[in-house]
Parts: sequence; structure tokens; C-alpha cells
Amino acid sequence: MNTRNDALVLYGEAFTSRFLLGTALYPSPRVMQEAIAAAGCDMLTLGLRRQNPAGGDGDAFWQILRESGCRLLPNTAGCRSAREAITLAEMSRELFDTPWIKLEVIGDDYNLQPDPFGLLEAARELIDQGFKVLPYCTDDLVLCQRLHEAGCQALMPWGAPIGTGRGLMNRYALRTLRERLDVPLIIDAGLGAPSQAAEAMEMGFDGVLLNTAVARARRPAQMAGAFARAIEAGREAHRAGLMEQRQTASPSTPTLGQPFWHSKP
Ligand SMILES: CC(=O)[C@@H](O)[C@H](O)COP(=O)(O)O
Repeated sequence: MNTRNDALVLYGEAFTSRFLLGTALYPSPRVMQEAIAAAGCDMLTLGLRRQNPAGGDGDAFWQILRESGCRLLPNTAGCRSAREAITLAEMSRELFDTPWIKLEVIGDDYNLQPDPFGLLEAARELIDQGFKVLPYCTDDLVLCQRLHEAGCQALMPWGAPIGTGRGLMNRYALRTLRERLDVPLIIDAGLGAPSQAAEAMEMGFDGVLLNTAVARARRPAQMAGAFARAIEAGREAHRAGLMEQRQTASPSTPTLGQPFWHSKP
């Protein structure tokens, strides 16, 4: 299977890797750097409202991001209204000199669920302003259709609430999205294990964004590598064509006749 020409295309730009990595929660900038290298990703998301760790390692953090060679995808994590998210996106554009934005408008503090109304409002405005918006959304079909109609050329439905590691909670809704929408779909948030990322890719999703499962692993770089391989394997399986599940058994070794002659006593 030729995977070289299998780029992820977002807003007309091709990315080799389908693994997008978050930059929060690592025990140190050095550990984050090792994880980025092991992930082999092309895109890193970072929060503008990120608090610098007490150790005064803020400079190291920014330097590692600059030197990673990855496209930086600022996010509006922590915003709770469309206005707040729009303002933060505008600041990110100036600070990072990029029109890319991962748009988050949180509607509920308990499960950090995106606010669909605020998200759509902010997406419309930012698309009008020329941003390349990647909205972090729920798996609601109509919301995703509206975001696409608003001009979002890629969508990021959640697998599960941020930081829960529960994997693909609503497979029916996610399959429906995949079947109904002809737009890059990236599973964002809630993945806890490489097998869950592989499953998303096998289902035909175009990429995976995650943070906690890698940053909080005992060995983040090792976990990043495991996710990278799982994402590639899942993608390759999807392209190869997975078999249909069957209800009844079907012998995988067809045989002819009887193996032995039984002589009657
Ligand atoms: C990093 C980011 O932008 C978030 O959407 C989120 O943190 C990802 O979710 P997990 O931390 O659950 O992987």
C-alpha cells in the first residue's frame, strides 16, 4: 500500500502526518520535545491562555515549538463565549502570524462540552475574517453540517470529553458523520489508548488530535510513538478495505472431502 501520496489536506495544504498533538500537561519542556519527535507530527496545538509552569520554563517551551518545524495551531481553549473566542483568535493571528485556529467554545464546565451555538457564531465570524477554522465540536450531525456550510473546511468532533481517555463514546453518531460529510474529520479529545486512535482511523476519520494520553503517560515519548504507529496502521487498514462482519462462521481454510477414511469395525 502506497502511503506516501496519502496526505491529509486541510484548507488546501498537505500534511504528511495525520497525528496532531497538544502541548499542555507535559512534566517538562524536554519531555514534550521528545514526545513531539516520537509522534512525527506536522501540527501542534497550543493554548494562548496557557499558564507557564512555575519552573520558569516558558522560554524553553516556545523555543521547542519554534524549532519543531511543525505548523502551530493556536487554540481558544478556556473560552466560554463566541466573543471571547473571536478575540483570542484575533490575538493569536497577530502573535503567531497565522490564520489557523482550533476553535473551542466550551459550554459546560462538567464535561467541557463544546457550546454548539457559540461555536457556530464564532466560526461564521472567523471564516468571514479569513481564518482557517478547525472547530472542536460534538458529534451532532446538524451542527457539523452547519459548520461545514459556514465554510469550515475541516471539523474536529470529539471522541469523548477532554481528558477522559474513554475513546469513541458514540460510534453511531461518528459513523453517521463519516458517511454524511465529505470533509476532513479529525477526532479531537477523549482518546486514551492507541487502539482507540486506530479504530477512529479504521472508521475512515482523517486524523486524530490528542494531548492528555501522551502528556500524562509514564513515558510520553514512547506513548507518542505508539499512537503514531496506531494512527498509521488504522489509516492503512481503512485504505486496504476492512472485511464486513458476519453473523455466521465461514471456514478460512476450505477443505475437500474427509481427512481420514474411517473403516468400520
Ligand atoms: C489539546 C486540545 O486542544 C484539546 O482539545 C484537548 O486537550 C485534547 O483532548 P485530550 O487531552 O483528551 O486528548
